[in-house]
Amino acid sequence: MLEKLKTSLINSPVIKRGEYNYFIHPISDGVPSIDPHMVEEIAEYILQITDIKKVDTILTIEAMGIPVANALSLKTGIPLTIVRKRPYFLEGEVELSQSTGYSKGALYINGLKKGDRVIIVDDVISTGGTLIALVKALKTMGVEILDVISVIGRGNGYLQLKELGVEPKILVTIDVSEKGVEIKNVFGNE
Ligand SMILES: O=P(O)(O)OC[C@H]1O[C@H](OP(=O)(O)OP(=O)(O)O)[C@H](O)[C@@H]1O
Ligand code: HPA
Repeated sequence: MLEKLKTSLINSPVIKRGEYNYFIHPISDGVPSIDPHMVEEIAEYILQITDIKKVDTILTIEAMGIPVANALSLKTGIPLTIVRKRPYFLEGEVELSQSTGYSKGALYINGLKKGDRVIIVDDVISTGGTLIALVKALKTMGVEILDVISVIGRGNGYLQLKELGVEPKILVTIDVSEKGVEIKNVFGNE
């Protein structure tokens, strides 16, 4: 189960971004190159754990949610909506603030309206800053969130999402230290 993802995670280098131990992996960074078979493995797994038929659009966040979310879109024919890091000044655009363990910035939602049913797919949840801000904005917009899926999880950020009534599905949970990456859990194996 998710063998390519697990093996590559264990072999990920870790660097410092300020105080933050940052792992580098194809799915979360596009570095080194992304193995399409690994993306396929992840997309297949996600399709087993979510009810995709009810979804109007697959929602992801620039940049590194895109490879997996796009694979799901291609497999299902369901449109892809990308939350961008730059504004387009279109009517209905919603701005939110993103904060991660190593960066702060703005995100912009376009193309969604009240009543739309989405699943959110992202590459990593860590502090939860990104997904919490996104979930709050979508709730204010009246967008229905059917599932939140993160390929990789680290830290406790997901607990704050739970407080918002959202139970994220985290495919592989890891610990990251200066020594490297350790696998803690695989979704479905709890
Ligand atoms: O739980 P958090 O602490 O918020 O971290 C998770 C976020 O960090 C990364 O995004 P980043 O802004 O680095 O962008 P990228 O996808 O362009 O690399 C990742 O893609 C998540 O969106
Ligand atoms: O350590 C990380 N590596 C890659 N992407 C990330 N997004 C949040 N934390 C990380």
